[in-house]
Amino acid sequence: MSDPLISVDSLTVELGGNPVLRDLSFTVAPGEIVAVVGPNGSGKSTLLRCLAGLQPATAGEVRVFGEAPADDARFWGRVALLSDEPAWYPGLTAREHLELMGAVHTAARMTVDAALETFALVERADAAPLNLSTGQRQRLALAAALLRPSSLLLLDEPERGLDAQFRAALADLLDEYAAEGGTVVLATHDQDLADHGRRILPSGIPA
Ligand SMILES: Nc1ncnc2c1ncn2[C@@H]1O[C@H](COP(=O)(O)OP(=O)(O)OP(=O)(O)O)[C@@H](O)[C@H]1O
Repeated sequence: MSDPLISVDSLTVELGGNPVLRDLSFTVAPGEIVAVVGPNGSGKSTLLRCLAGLQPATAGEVRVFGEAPADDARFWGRVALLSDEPAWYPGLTAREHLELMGAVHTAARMTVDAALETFALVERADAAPLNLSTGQRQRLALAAALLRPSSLLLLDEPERGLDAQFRAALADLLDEYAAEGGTVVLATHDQDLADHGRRILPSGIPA
């Protein structure tokens, strides 16, 4: 069996003096889709932030690609994160945001035109993100995350604002990403999306 891509060992995180994650242990194999599920406030976003190296552990250890996640170019060269709404660049259109992503990252996973098509943004490509609908903006954020090359995708509630049709399309996109060897960890309240992965609770136990 291959080494785990993610390994979390006895992770405890306290925020404001309260334990949010307690003694959490689990591993994720390369090519797996893992859905972190659970009620509001159960610690899903906190866990994703730990995997992204954005939230330090109070105790225990997180390893991604065999190392502690580091906020550096090497780590972010392999990891794509979608969490809160990104900061959009004033004056740039939806298409230009994707072009920027394509220009920064060599070996993009898809062309800008393909991304606009896949994320149903062709007709709004020349609009500024803030003039898009909530769901269209979420599709743009997803397009940017999936256009850049990565081998680990961390998605916090990617379903936010998406209609039922696009939620189903997103599930297929995640399956394709995993079929290419990519690994996905998503926090979600969407039952169908969660069904596309192995479900765990923020306590680490299967859901
Ligand atoms: N900076 C903070 N200081 C103190 N407590 C915090 C902080 N950030 C989050 N919390 C608390 O930590 C707990 C876990 O929050 P988290 O955002 O990880 O939950 P979640 O499962 O992602 O919730 P949701 O489904 O609502 O997105 C919550 O009780 C929240 O109020």
